[in-house]
Amino acid sequence: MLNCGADWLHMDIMDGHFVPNLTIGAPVIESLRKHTKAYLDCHLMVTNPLDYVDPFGKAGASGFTFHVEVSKENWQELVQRIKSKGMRPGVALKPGTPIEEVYPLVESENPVEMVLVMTVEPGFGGQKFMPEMMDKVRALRKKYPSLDIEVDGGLGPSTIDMAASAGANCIVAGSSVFGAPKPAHVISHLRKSVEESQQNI
Ligand SMILES: O=C(CO)[C@H](O)[C@H](O)COP(=O)(O)O
Repeated sequence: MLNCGADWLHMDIMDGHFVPNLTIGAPVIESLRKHTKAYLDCHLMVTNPLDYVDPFGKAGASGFTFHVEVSKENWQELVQRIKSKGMRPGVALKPGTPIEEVYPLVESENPVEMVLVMTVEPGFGGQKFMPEMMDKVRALRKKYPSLDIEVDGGLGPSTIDMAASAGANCIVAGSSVFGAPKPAHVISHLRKSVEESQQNI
């Protein structure tokens, strides 16, 4: 996908507990890192993200995004540990979680550097985009003009304009890209929509 124009590789880490699905862990990141210098954007859909910080740092992850729902007690320690391992901290929230829950993490003296707004229930690819999540993106963009705002779930040519015009600037796309006969065309469409919207915001 990097050859098709993608900027990052998004890695979905699922523990079979926080979400009802199990995917990859640090060993896969470590193997991948041997073959690429690409930004590995790791989304930790796990119940105990703190346990994963050291292994992911050692494996060569670039970004480490944890879920706010499981980090209410220890997000400050998490952010500090993620940064100390040379990774970029992000926070994600599920569709049912109010956007206000991430504000303290963005406004902290030691802040997260990206907010990932889930636009499907985490756990599986190929689900339908939830347009009602765009209120969260709009609220974030209004409050934090230069924050990286990522959206994940059901993004593709038919939904990108909603996300881009709301203010999302990091787009995760699975099915729409991997299932396309010409992935490069889809990536270019997504990028163009974000770039055009940024000029209008
Ligand atoms: O995190 C995810 C699910 O938890 C996936 O990254 C996301 O759903 C992207 O897949 P698709 O573009 O097919 O919706």
